[in-house]
Amino acid sequence: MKVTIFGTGYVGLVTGACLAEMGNHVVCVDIDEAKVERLKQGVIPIFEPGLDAIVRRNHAEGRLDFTTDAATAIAHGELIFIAVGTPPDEDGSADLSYVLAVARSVGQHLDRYVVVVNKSTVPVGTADRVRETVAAELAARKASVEFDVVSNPEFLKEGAAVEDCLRPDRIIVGSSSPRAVAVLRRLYAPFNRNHERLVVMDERSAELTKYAANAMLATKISFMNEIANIAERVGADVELVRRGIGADPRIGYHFIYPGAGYGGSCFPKDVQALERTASSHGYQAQLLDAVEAVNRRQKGKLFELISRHFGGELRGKTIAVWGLAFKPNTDDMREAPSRPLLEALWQAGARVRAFDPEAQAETRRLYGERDDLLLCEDATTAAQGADALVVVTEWKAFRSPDFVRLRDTLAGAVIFDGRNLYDPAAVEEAGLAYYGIGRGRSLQVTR
Ligand SMILES: NC(=O)c1ccc[n+]([C@@H]2O[C@H](COP(=O)([O-])OP(=O)(O)OC[C@H]3O[C@@H](n4cnc5c(N)ncnc54)[C@H](O)[C@@H]3O)[C@@H](O)[C@H]2O)c1
Ligand SMILES: O=c1ccn([C@@H]2O[C@H](COP(=O)(O)OP(=O)(O)O[C@H]3O[C@H](CO)[C@@H](O)[C@H](O)[C@H]3O)[C@@H](O)[C@H]2O)c(=O)[nH]1
Repeated sequence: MKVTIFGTGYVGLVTGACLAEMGNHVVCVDIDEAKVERLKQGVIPIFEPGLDAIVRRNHAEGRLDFTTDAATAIAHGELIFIAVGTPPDEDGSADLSYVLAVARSVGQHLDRYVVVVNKSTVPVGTADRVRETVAAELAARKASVEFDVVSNPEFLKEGAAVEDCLRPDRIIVGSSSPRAVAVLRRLYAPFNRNHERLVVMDERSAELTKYAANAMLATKISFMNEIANIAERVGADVELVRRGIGADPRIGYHFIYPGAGYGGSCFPKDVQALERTASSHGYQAQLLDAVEAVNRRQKGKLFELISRHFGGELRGKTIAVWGLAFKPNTDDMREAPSRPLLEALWQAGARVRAFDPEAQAETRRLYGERDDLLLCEDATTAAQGADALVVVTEWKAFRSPDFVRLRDTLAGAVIFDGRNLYDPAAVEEAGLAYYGIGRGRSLQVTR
């Protein structure tokens, strides 16, 4: 089929490449000229496992093209996807200006039936606003063209985006138009061969499904961080508790890892946007408020542990930081827990030696050159001569260090394990003090 996609970010580019991989002819359009130029030359703007190969192959084989020309792109597709950003507004609600700009563009150029498919994460009622915006532009040029607007939220995770896109758990299709649903069914048939993955519903329910999924996952994480903070105080180990509750299939093992707080471009903004939607309808979403508050506090947790260990005096100390990206397998640092940590360390007068396998260029872009930040070529170099080591992101390469060697590499003998990767006994056997998240011992050591 012929597909047009507005936006070449995580969602647009991955969706475009995966749809091209299935034999569709895809044109991706973006307003960022430099990005489009680089994509045409096969330079992928983000680190996402497996993406390079499918973008390059499909581009070379003529099934995936890039442009900044909205009119040409709209002339191409039977389906027009909207996959542009919906960043938080000042008050936390979703900023729809990019989505509505695309809707206006569609209305200005449309000349035949198309299905406009919204993949961006948008508040309930946005499909109606997109429909009205396209219709208003058509009316302004006295054009009579039929079209449908479908809500088709995206659930991919960064770091596993291609895999998630090629093998979705479910495909939510929010539409009251049988004609549009039939078009989506045809497009998604190759992803839907062995199991029925399409869940068809009305537009509003589809829009809310996306927020509900993210809010549920964020709730699980904040819940576990809350339990971790209780475990720490009562001398229990949250890692044992996690395994103990995860074994119950009604709870499950997924998304119950305590840590340094959830980050990324989605959970923080989507929990907030859902709260705003609720309050604008006269409902105070108390649970969501708490999920956010617990997360905000958790993002200060590592600094709190470090500061307490050093008796509140960090001036002149050097802290090694392993992991800067908000999660492994990405170079994305949006809302990453590493950021409030770095900033608090600097504020307290500490210097940072950091290593991340992919996010160092992004760190440099965000913070520039500064005396109190040294980006190192590998994990061992980052640890060299530091007063403490903090693990913030659970990259595989950080999972099994040689603790004895690490003790000799570090100047100070202490590890702050923000992802509970290590066995505290193994760390302590090597002569290093260990602090984790909710591992009882954290408090015992500091007493
Ligand atoms: N990142 C994720 O993991 C993820 C997953 C699921 C859903 N989402 C949602 O999908 C949407 C897109 O997220 P993203 O992370 O891909 O965003 P992104 O910021 O990575 O990319 C958005 C792209 O849209 C482009 N753009 C803006 N206005 C445009 C216009 N008028 N025409 C063409 N291009 C335009 C920007 O230049 C940018 O390249 C958001 O609503 C987000 O919440 C994101
Ligand atoms: O048990 C867990 C699981 C995750 N996290 C943290 O939660 C954040 C988000 O992680 P993850 O969900 O894996 O990454 P995202 O790429 O942000 O994906 C989420 O946000 C996307 C955008 O809406 C959705 O499409 C995905 O389904 C949803 O998982 C990261 O900081 C993780 O470190 C934890 O602290 N504990």
